Amino acid sequence: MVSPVPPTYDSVRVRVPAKINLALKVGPRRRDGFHPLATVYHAVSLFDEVTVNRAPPGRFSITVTGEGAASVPRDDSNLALRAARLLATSFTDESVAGARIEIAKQIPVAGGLAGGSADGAASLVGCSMLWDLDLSPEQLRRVAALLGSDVPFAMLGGTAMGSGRGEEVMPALARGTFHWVLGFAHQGLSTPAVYRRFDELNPRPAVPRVPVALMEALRAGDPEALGAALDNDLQPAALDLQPKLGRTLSAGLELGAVGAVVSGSGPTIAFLAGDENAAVDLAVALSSEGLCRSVRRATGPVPGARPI
Ligand SMILES: C[C@@](CO)(OP(=O)(O)O)[C@H](O)COP(=O)(O)OP(=O)(O)OC[C@H]1O[C@@H](n2ccc(N)nc2=O)[C@H](O)[C@@H]1O
Ligand SMILES: Nc1ncnc2c1ncn2[C@@H]1O[C@H](COP(=O)(O)OP(=O)(O)O)[C@@H](O)[C@H]1O
Repeated sequence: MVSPVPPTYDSVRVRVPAKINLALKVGPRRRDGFHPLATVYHAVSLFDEVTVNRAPPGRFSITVTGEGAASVPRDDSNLALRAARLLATSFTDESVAGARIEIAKQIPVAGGLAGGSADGAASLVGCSMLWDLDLSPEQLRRVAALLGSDVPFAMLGGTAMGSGRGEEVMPALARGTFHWVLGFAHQGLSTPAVYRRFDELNPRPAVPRVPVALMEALRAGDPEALGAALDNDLQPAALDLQPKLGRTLSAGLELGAVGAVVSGSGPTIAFLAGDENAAVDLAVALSSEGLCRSVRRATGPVPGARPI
């Protein structure tokens, strides 16, 4: 029998989704500065695309186009570049690895949608194929966790529970497809600043636990029950830093959303609609209110970082 020859690629394109947090329960700040979380991640159909191309050994470069491209760093703090370098130093003879990385963004920057983490995850998937690395999912997950708390989920996708500082992920049972309307704000919010405000507002937070009602709503595929169970401990902190978000939340609920929540550290707001038609109506009505920079429909869950 002839053993299969692994394909070699000159270039790999990876599509990776944004996430929202259906629940985000936050505990007391740990000694290392992070907060213990009990979260439910949900990947939605708003995607960045990351293409990694062969480059001479030791040479790494990055270009960024699309939504918010001007505010994405091009230096070593870019998560896609950090991911490629980390993978190269961890798993290759550095004399072979190099990458020219192109990011096409649709996920708004600093929106609480984990766009940077998504690009990091996509770069890990793309570079491991480009360099023919034969890594197990667990090896990749460990590198992902080093890059950021949200990166392992961006690799996994779907709907998943997150614990630890968010880096421990486990797929959750969820039925059907949910229809979301995302309201993007005019200005971003800094994740560390929102966690700091959370600490000020909550001197003694409880041990975080995912709400049982939310897991039941997911298992039943019931949008009304899910809408009622959406729960984000960072929401008061985000609203405190951007008070206008409160008006947007109320407007979406008055316009017929079955639930609304600030996504992660914000400022994007995720509105849940009862079905696809309701999502179309809600998106149109919310746009005409003029409270958001822009409004987009998305469905979830969708898969994590995948080559296309
Ligand atoms: C809030 C969440 C919810 O999913 O997402 P975003 O809204 O940023 O997308 C995450 O916890 C963000 O995860 P991520 O953006 O990957 O954070 P990291 O790079 O690991 O950490 C950035 C900073 O956020 C704070 N941080 C992050 C995670 C955590 N469990 N506790 C924290 O206090 C720390 O100040 C840390 O220095
Ligand atoms: N590839 C990237 N795309 C977007 N932002 C990035 C990227 N790499 C690093 N960053 C940095 O991460 C910060 C947070 O961006 P992002 O991940 O989009 O938001 P959030 O943490 O709110 O989900 C940005 O302000 C930017 O400085």
